[in-house]
Amino acid sequence: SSNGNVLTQLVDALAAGSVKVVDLTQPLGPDTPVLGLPEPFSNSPPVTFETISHYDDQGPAWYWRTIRMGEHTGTHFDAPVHWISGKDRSEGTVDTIPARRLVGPACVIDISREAAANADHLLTRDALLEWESRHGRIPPNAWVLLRSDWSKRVGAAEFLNCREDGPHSPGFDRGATELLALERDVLGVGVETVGTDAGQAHSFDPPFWTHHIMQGNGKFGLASLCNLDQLPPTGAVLVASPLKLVDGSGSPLRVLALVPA
Ligand SMILES: O=C(O)C(=O)c1ccccc1S
Ligand SMILES: [Mn+2]
Repeated sequence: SSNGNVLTQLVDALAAGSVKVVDLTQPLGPDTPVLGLPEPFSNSPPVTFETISHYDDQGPAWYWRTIRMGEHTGTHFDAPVHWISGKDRSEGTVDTIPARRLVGPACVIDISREAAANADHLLTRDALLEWESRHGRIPPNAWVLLRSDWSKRVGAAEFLNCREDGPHSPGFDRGATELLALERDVLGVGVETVGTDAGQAHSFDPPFWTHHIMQGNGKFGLASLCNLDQLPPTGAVLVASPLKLVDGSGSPLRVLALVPA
């Protein structure tokens, strides 16, 4: 092309501000809400930091810390092996996923009005087909991001939204999950809530059907995203690259979206 290759055009567009970088990542620290599974199941610990040195006797000119958290904490990536249905998938751990799969286009489905009216709202197959009638068919290897505005909830209690029968937060119904995994061959699904399944998914059949079907078909998940309201329905490109944890089921990560201004 006239001005170099597509990458030099991207660099020029970033410099000119005609392509923006939108950060889809929540701050990661002791205040990060953590999923609470009921007894007898184990849970992730809260995020803790331990100072190794801070320009002091332990290290006069440097500051560094030890971090402790679960692989599925805050804005994080679900690899196929995270769920038993994906346990034998090749390239199923975060350290074996091909780098090519860590960059991909994003489709954004807005259920923020529905989720505001009903915390247990589930995106249906029909709602997905209606979205496609307006924005075109979801392409293979796309991230499908569910905008619920749940990231705007402040504090763990409001974010996890637990009642006596467990958490109440939106997600995908089974038909939508099957359409995305089996008929659209998506890269994965991303959500603003603590996990890719709806809060009441423990009572679904199969339980946690979005994890079961997505990871079982070698797809990925992104949880606790934010700023999805800054993305267009189509046209953004996501960079979502988990830590290369050996045998990892997932990892906290920085999720960036390249967005046409
Ligand atoms: O992937 C997760 O972090 C997650 O949401 C999850 C983890 C373990 C069990 C149930 C769920 S629902
Ligand atoms: Mn997870």
